[in-house]
Amino acid sequence: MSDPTLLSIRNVGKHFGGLHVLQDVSFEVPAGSIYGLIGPNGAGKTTVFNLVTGLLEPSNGTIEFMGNSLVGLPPQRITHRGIARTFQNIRIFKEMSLLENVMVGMHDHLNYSPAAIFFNTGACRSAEKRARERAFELLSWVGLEHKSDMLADNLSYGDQRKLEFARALATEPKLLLLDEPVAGMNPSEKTILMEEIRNIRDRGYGVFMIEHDMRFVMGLCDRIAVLNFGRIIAEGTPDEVRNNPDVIEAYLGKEDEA
Ligand SMILES: Nc1ncnc2c1ncn2[C@@H]1O[C@H](COP(=O)(O)OP(=O)(O)OP(=O)(O)O)[C@@H](O)[C@H]1O
Repeated sequence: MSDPTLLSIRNVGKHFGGLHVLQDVSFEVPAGSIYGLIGPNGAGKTTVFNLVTGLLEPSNGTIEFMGNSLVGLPPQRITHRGIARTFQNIRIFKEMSLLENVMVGMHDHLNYSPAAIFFNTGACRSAEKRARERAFELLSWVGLEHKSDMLADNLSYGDQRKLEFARALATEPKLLLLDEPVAGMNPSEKTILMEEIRNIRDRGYGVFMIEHDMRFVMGLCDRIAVLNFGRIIAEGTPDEVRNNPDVIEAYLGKEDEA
């Protein structure tokens, strides 16, 4: 039996004035899978992420998460529904420890009152303890638990990206959106991250990523959609996409020449 759909994008269009950035885009991200969105620069990938996370609204079409429409919801409500994202440009608090960075990602989910915080009640202390333990666990999922007390500013670029994943996971999402997760990583960091993302999927999360590194995408994703000039030109398993003549011409052909 195939997995149920987590995210469903149907006939989505987006235009900015007369510029049609996306046209008739449809695809589905199944639960428990790693899904890739690829395409040449300017194809519209980031716009898709911005539509899913509520930074933009589609001009037409539907976007549903677990059967409910996301269109018109502000980003914070979409996070609460269970979608978290990382950004192409890393956004972490460099003057905070790794543990604190992850705990900041949780704060919406810690529901103790300002009075409880002020009086430092037992309930507040045990919530804080649980949060620390969870933050430590999430850091261990990306291999950073041994650096939990280090300042984020002292991390390598690759580790800063991983810290962003842990912080995104701190919102307890069902779907994790990764924007170019291996940008700036060296080959061995990429290999390790591939395994860590597989483990995250195997823990029951859906993963939806934009990535330019073909070897990484083809080796990791269960399915891939290919955007070109705002339209989906192919969708399928890595093998199906790799052998699709339109993809070879529009994207991989250029990559090979390069
Ligand atoms: N707010 C906006 N107003 C006008 N045009 C926009 C806006 N946002 C994006 N675009 C245009 O939409 C097109 C798609 O951009 P987008 O960033 O989604 O592509 P991308 O596939 O993510 O590219 P890259 O791989 O380079 O990050 C581009 O031509 C871009 O200039």
